[in-house]
Amino acid sequence: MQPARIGVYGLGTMGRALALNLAENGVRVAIANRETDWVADTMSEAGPLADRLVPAETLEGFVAALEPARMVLCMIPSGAPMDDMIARLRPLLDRGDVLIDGGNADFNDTRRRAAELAPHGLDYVGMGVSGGAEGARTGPSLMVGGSPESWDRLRPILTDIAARFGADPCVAHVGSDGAGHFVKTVHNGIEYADMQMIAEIYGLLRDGAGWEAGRIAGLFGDWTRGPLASFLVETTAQVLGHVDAETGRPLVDLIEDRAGQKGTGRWTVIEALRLGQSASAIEAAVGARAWSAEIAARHAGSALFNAPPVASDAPSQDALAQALLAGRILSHAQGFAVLRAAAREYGWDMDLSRIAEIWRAGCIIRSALLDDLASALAGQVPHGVLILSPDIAARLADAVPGLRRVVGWAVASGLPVPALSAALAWHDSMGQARGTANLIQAQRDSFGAHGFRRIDRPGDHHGDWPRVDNA
Ligand SMILES: NC(=O)c1ccc[n+]([C@@H]2O[C@H](COP(=O)([O-])OP(=O)(O)OC[C@H]3O[C@@H](n4cnc5c(N)ncnc54)[C@H](OP(=O)(O)O)[C@@H]3O)[C@@H](O)[C@H]2O)c1
Ligand SMILES: O=C(O)[C@H](O)[C@@H](O)[C@H](O)[C@H](O)COP(=O)(O)O
Repeated sequence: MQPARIGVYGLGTMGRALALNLAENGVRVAIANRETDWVADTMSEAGPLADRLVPAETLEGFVAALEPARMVLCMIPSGAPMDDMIARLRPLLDRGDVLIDGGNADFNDTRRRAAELAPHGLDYVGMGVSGGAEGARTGPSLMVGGSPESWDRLRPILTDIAARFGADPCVAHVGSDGAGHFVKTVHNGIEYADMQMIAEIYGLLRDGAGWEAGRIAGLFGDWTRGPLASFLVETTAQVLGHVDAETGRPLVDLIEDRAGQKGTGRWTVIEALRLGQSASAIEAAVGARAWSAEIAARHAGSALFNAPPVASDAPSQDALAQALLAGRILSHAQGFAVLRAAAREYGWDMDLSRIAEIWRAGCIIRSALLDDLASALAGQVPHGVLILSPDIAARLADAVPGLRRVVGWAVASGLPVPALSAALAWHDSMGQARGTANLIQAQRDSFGAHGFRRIDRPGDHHGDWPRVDNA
């Protein structure tokens, strides 16, 4: 039998879709799965594409079906399952083979695995894949890590299957070892923030303005054209407009308000803090999902905490749109700041503008904004802070008054907007030439003799602070 150019192991939602996408693009693909029934299922779902699939019942058969040097793509859960998979695959692979993990993995694991496999001559590639099942089948956004040599081998195939923004394929080598998974993690962090801010605007309309889901769907539908155009706004309009066939009520009204999370948003925040960054809008979104899980406590709180009456001067639809746009710009900028810091820390040759470009199509956070961010990142970014780029600063100057208006009204009305307000606080902090950290330094020096710098003379200093009497 003719050998396969690449093997896909793991025929769940993503693996199956990617295997079929590869086959559709003329690539011969070996397929295998832990539960072997799924191999036959995939063959029958493939229809005419089945001619390009090489089904395997065993791992040995799967590896033997591949042309050397082999390329194996695993689409399985991250963590221990991937470590087990590597342990089983390693003895079957030869020097020069490339093993790709397309799952949402912790980049620290990817770096460790790449280092462990390198002495065996195996190239380990962490690849971020975004776009869900449909993206994987018709064109995902692909964020590829690993060595430049493995990228040379993977590039033609990945270019064929990736989403396209115009003629530009949404795939790039974003840096060595764990860079691909790091970029995917930050993509997901931004995804969390965007979803949370959308949910906050929904909450203001539902609880502040008393709008029904269908009416809110209409507004989000209007926003799918123009500066807020994006997959997530489109998805929001669709889900808000969906009616439950059994009850005739908007399905969204029947869904428990407890958000799931698999960890990528949390990883973004953890890595940001490790790098001395604060992705505060993303942190707020992760925190809001955690609070959403505390349903019993929130019920108790609702009986205890007296919410103020909703303030009368509700913001206009235009202000709400500006607020969402400003929040989106600020949370993306925080994500790019994390990427910039990580590239510096880990020595990755990371082209931030190219990353914005490959997020313009195929992935979950694709939006009209990303094209503008790509252009801004391609130019001079003052102090490495994206919101200081002239075009982005000008857009914020237009949109922030709306954000301020919306956050102010929400606060006065007792309606929570944790991500929008975190984004605004970051914006306002970055706009303060003289902040308040002088007082923090004074406090630190007074109780711990930590020292401070003065603005009127050089060197390290201590204050002659009065003692606090605790008696
Ligand atoms: N779903 C998305 O939108 C999406 C998007 C981007 C990335 N991802 C990532 O892609 C990966 C796969 O996700 P999915 O949505 O395709 O998941 P899925 O539909 O649940 O499929 C999981 C696959 O992994 C296999 N598997 C599970 N545990 C295994 C183990 N211990 N050893 C070997 N194989 C095992 C399953 O095989 P069995 O049939 O034998 O259980 C199945 O083929 C995950 O890392 C996920 O984070 C998902
Ligand atoms: O880029 C994507 O295709 C998505 O981000 C995808 O990776 C998935 O939908 C997330 O894993 C959801 O993450 P949570 O389950 O943590 O919300």
